[in-house]
Amino acid sequence: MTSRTPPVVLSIAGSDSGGGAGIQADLRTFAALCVFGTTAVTAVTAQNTTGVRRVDVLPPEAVTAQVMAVLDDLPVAAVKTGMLADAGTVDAVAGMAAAERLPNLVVDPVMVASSGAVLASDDVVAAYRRRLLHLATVVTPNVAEAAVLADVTGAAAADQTVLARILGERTGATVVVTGGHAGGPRCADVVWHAGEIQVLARPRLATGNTHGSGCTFAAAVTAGLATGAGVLEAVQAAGEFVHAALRSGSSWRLGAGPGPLDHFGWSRPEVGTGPAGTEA
Ligand SMILES: Nc1ncnc2c1ncn2[C@@H]1O[C@H](COP(=O)(O)OP(=O)(O)OP(=O)(O)O)[C@@H](O)[C@H]1O
Ligand SMILES: Cc1ncc(COP(=O)(O)O)c(N)n1
Repeated sequence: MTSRTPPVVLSIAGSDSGGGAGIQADLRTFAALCVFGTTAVTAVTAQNTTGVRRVDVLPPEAVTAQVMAVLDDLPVAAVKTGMLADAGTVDAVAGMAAAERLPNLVVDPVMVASSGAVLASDDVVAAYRRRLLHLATVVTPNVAEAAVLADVTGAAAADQTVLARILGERTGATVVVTGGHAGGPRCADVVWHAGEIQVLARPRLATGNTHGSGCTFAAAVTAGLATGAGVLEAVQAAGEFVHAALRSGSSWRLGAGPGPLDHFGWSRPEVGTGPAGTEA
């Protein structure tokens, strides 16, 4: 009998007690895409779909210890960062990346939750700019995060192409400025890759259940890189995955606020064999 060992990925991110975003969304995405997820928790949030009630940040040494425990034992093929809640944590991650311990690094610079809660302070932004972004393979800010990182205001702050170009030229990383929060009938993710801009546009889905869409997108890019996809191929496939999970979760009801995505297609009637639940 032959056995198949899955690629291993590592998420360095915060815990969302409500299960929709952060480490929990990452692990669900990894499982759905058949890669083995490991974790280093940076912060514990008391959070649900309506908001963030409390954040307890772990010391950078605790984050480093978790990462090293994983790296010393498991063949990690790609790494994702999510919520890095203080500058010391960004520095610690950047140090490991500079030492070439974090292959295929995807940086999702989480700064504000979709509920509006601020998840990163000014010194974290400065640390991302100075220490981390140029060490990433892919950076996946939404429009607001990209404007903060690029330090632009006015019309440019809403222009995904301008933002992607600024960040791409400054960092050399592939930059995907995601467009979930922009208006219009199409939802465009703008990609800067090796000096070229590409626009990946899909129909905008009418769904309130978007909690964790950014985490899911970045985790799916990470899974793609771990399975050997090229950067643009991984970005394209991640866009398709998050679109399907958003579409599938558009009608289920989990929580009073923006609900999570349906990573496994559980809510689609044609899946048939999904877990028991209540009719929406
Ligand atoms: N209503 C929607 N319809 C189609 N695609 C969407 C929609 N909302 C988000 N997306 C897609 O989800 C992915 C994440 O984008 P988004 O800009 O929402 O990230 P984010 O703001 O970091 O996420 P979050 O809201 O979880 O913080 C992108 O690929 C984006 O195109
Ligand atoms: C621990 C943690 N990490 C990331 C997010 C961002 O995700 P979203 O904007 O979808 O809430 C979050 N809310 N919580």
